Amino acid sequence: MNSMNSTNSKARTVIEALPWLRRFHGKTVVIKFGGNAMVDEELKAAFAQDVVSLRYAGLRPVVVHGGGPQISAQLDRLGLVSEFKAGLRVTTPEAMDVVRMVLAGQVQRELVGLLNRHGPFAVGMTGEDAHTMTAVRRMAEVDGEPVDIGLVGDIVAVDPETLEALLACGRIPVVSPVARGAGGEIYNINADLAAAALAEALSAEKLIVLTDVEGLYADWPYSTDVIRSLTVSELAAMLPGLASGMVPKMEGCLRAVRAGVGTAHVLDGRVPHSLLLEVFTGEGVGTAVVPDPAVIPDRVPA
Ligand SMILES: Nc1ncnc2c1ncn2[C@@H]1O[C@H](COP(=O)(O)OP(=O)(O)O)[C@@H](O)[C@H]1O
Ligand SMILES: CC(=O)N[C@@H](CCC(=O)OP(=O)(O)O)C(=O)O
Repeated sequence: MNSMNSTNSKARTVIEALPWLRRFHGKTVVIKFGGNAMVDEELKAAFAQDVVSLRYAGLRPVVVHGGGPQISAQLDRLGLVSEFKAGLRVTTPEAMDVVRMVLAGQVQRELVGLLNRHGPFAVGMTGEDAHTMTAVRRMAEVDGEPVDIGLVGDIVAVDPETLEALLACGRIPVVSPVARGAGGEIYNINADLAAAALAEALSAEKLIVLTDVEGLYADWPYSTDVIRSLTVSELAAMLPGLASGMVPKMEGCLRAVRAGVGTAHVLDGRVPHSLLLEVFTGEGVGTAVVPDPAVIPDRVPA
């Protein structure tokens, strides 16, 4: 490509982003960064660049991070077993100490450090802080039966005041998925569900979930045909047939869009800059969960 063509193509990239920049300016986007997508150093650095780029472009990003693989590795080092039911970790009081230590003390700190290489933006917190997330104990549903999984919580209330204050002064909140019970007890929250609850409470424009697959596969594990877009009703019908980590992820997307979040997206966190592609192009990477037809907003902004 000669240099004139290359200049034109760079200019086109910026111009194509213009309607999206206009549409999303000032809007809140909650981004869940998954444990499995965050084990590669280059991908983590690219993610931090993308989030800070969103902030500079005038959006209000909020990051909720996972850390399942990191928690499992630490439990393993301590000789404790990791067991999951319906995609949720069985959490004993002993495991809860490790969960909190790894999430708030290790994973969150690292992410805050990566983001802050680009400016004084990221502030780490957990859902416990300033009573931001309040939870009650939840059961897992296995074969239609409730199963005890220990100190795992379901978020019943979100106080968005602290997050709003951080956003208002230009910060990027980085939230660990740990919540407080009404009596002060501490719960382990699946990060997808924590992100969905925050997206709802902040009336976010988008919930974006980065993971380690291309999106929602129609017939996993038999095929890897990605569903590009589905409505909340279509998703609700699919939910009982989903397995493992996709269960809380899609439950979160469903809850968020039903509660008024514009759209929810499951993206491949292994593709560098998939976050920027989703927000600033019409390419529709990954799987989009949209409201039922009567209330679908225009895909292309005016
Ligand atoms: N229908 C499906 N489509 C895609 N992935 C699925 C599906 N059902 C189950 N999975 C599994 O869910 C995993 C993603 O969940 P999880 O491992 O919890 O991700 P994360 O660590 O990003 O939260 C995929 O790697 C895949 O193994
Ligand atoms: C209750 C529950 O399962 N909590 C999760 C919290 C971290 C998480 O969700 O991490 P990923 O997004 O990387 O899976 C756990 O203990 O692994």
